[in-house]
Amino acid sequence: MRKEPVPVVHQSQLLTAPQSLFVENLIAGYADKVLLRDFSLALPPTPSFVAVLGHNGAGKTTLFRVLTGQLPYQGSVQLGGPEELRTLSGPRLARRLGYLPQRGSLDFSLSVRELVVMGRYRHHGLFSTYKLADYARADAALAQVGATHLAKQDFRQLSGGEQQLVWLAQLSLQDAPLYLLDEPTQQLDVYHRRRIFELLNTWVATENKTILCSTHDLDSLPPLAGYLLNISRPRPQLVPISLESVRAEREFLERGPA
Ligand SMILES: Nc1ncnc2c1ncn2[C@@H]1O[C@H](COP(=O)(O)OP(=O)(O)OP(=O)(O)O)[C@@H](O)[C@H]1O
Repeated sequence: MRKEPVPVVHQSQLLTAPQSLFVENLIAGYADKVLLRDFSLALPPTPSFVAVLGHNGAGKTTLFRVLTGQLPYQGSVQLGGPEELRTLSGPRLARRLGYLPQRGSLDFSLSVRELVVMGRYRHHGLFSTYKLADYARADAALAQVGATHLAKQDFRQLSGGEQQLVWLAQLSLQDAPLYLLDEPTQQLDVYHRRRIFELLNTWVATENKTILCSTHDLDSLPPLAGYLLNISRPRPQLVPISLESVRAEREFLERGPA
């Protein structure tokens, strides 16, 4: 059984680690509901995959909304550098972080290929003219997620699962060191779920990404390298992924919310 050491991270390592995330005593939530209380997390400065687990409503999306600068917070968050997250915005934040929200939609007609190439917007602006090299990357990204055959179709006419693959392809073009994905396999069949988790592991191993991925799909996790982070636990901690640790978190979640 593969075992990874639980990471020991020193805050000083953040100065040189674009994939790092350091959260200390975070308090966040909504007017009538504090969801994250005294939440702390230190990601290793090396590229890593982290599966974020928790009951419905535990606060996984809320955590991602904090980390993407959409929700105010108390405490300290440093992401890919020593500056406090609340001082970063716009392009400075986008350079450090790519985000795939749970549900993406599109209000206008656009081909899949055009939508994917927009992942390069940080380099060109959203509706600028993209270059051949950008389209080559879009085609490669579609091939990576197994969606080449969808390239010319109108995005809005795809199934939910097909749309999910396309958003993943677009995300991969953003070139950020840290990606947050909110239940990316939610609508996928068993084949595509496994394939996407393998792809995320590949992004970590070969493209030096750190990936935080919220999921309820515990069955897909054991073959992966990385960590579990169960935010339903009173003190969420990184636990190396293994058959045993996935089983333990499943048993904990099966007992229901506290
Ligand atoms: N804008 C908001 N105002 C008030 N409450 C909110 C708001 N957005 C979310 N909530 C509540 O916060 C709680 C946590 O929501 P969140 O989406 O973070 O949960 P989650 O862990 O991602 O759940 P799931 O597994 O169901 O996706 C939920 O009870 C939700 O109703």
